[in-house]
Amino acid sequence: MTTAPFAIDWHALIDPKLDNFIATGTMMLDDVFHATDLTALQAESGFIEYRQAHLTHGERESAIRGDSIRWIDESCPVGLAYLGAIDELGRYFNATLYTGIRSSEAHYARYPSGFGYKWHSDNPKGRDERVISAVFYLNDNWIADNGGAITVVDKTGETIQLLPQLNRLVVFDSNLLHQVEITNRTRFSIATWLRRDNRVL
Ligand SMILES: O=C(O)CCC(=O)C(=O)O
Ligand SMILES: [Fe+2]
Repeated sequence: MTTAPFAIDWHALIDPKLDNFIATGTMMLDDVFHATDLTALQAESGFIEYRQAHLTHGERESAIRGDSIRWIDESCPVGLAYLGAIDELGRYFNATLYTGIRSSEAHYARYPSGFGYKWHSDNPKGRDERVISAVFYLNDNWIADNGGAITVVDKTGETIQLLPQLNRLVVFDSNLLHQVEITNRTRFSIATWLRRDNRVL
């Protein structure tokens, strides 16, 4: 039997974790996509051209943010298929939590060794269009010594730290503070947002 690319049963994956997500604002999902989809995402993430990411005020400050990014658009067909699954995730949240999500956006990110992304929330001051952040990781065999964990302060004030392991989706309320610890190895991910507005990329 073959499965359609990026077909996900979000109910099966998330229903058991939903109460905890409501309480903490964070959730870790492992083994999300099939191996063929992962290989395709890894290939695309290694092939595309990246540009240095900037902070919201437009300046590059590598002491705060060291990643290079590539927004997913028509030139990234695998990324678009991934975004199709993310739109399904938005529908899931709308049906279960009345989140009012209307659009999604995502970029590939590559952090060189020696860089991270210091404490921030994904909604710049005074903005609230991003409802849920989700970061998907593309790195085989990541170990703690490689650094590069994501650290999130959850709604209860607890700090959680998760490694950027292949096929892991870390989901959190976009208003929560988080950072990427300095990585000791090139680190690939897809930063993803579910939004309440109809942003056109
Ligand atoms: O890559 C991660 O773990 C998080 C990235 C992030 O916080 C962002 O791009 O806003
Ligand atoms: Fe972030």
